[in-house]
Amino acid sequence: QDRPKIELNSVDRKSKVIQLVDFKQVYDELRQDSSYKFAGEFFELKEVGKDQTTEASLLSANRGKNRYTNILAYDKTRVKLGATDDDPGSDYINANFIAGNNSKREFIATQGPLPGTKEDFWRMCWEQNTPIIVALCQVVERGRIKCDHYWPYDSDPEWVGSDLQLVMERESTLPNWTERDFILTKGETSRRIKQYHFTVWPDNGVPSSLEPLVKFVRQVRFEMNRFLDRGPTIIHCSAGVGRTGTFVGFDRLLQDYENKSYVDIFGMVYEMRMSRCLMVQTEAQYICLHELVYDLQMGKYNFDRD
Ligand SMILES: CCc1ccc(NS(=O)(=O)O)cc1
Repeated sequence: QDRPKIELNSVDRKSKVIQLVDFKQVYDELRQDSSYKFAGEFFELKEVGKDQTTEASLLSANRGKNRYTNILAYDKTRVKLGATDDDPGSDYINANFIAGNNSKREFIATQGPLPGTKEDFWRMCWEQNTPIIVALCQVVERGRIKCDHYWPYDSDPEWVGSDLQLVMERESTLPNWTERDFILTKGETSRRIKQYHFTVWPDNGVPSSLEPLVKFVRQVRFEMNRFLDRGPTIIHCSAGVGRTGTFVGFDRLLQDYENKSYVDIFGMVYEMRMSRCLMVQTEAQYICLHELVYDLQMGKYNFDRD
């Protein structure tokens, strides 16, 4: 009688495992009646993580460092910059560590840098030994500035802080994304950083076709797997939650599809939202994660062609 009583009928509120053999049926059920069940499931995620503190984000010294007043960084998972003694809030950047399939800090999700946080962004790149930056928004979208142009326009070296020099060595524009190679130098040490900039993803939405995004995510994963000895991959969009969370979801699901017999999309988004607010911001993005697995099940993508 002293053993813990197992709640046989307890419902695990944090996951909804779907066996891949059942996925088409489950997906069709969720989509019925104008995706009524998708809406209900997405609503269950609404408050997840929101009881956590964001005190650093709210410090008066840091308020100007947040692009959006309602997108703040949870204290528990925030990335801390090396503080400078005399500046309160000098360790702050609106960025959180996000788990991937391979480590608890595989990614850093952050907002699109502001003019006033561009140097903090590159300091974070250096301090975290980041090899890859994934940019998922354009500098201007529908006439609104969504992200600072935080990288050089040409190959002239730029100072991005008192002791960091940045050079763009290469820029290659493809139909759906641009690749840029940077060299970031501090003193006598230089590091290569590659930026993958996806340029066809509308804010608050999903790309018109998933195939370019699938190819993009696979290309980034291929490159990430070359730098397992380096630090987290930095991902940003404008707020660093909607498109950024969906990208992480794509990366994890493409691996899960190859390595597991099930997926747990609800549980994956739940876990992300415990680390950063609003990760996978819209219902359309949540449905898009399911559409990816459905398309994979239906054999829509022939990766051998890549
Ligand atoms: C209102 C704050 C906000 C702005 C933009 C986004 N979309 S994004 O996270 O995909 O950039 C999400 C939230």
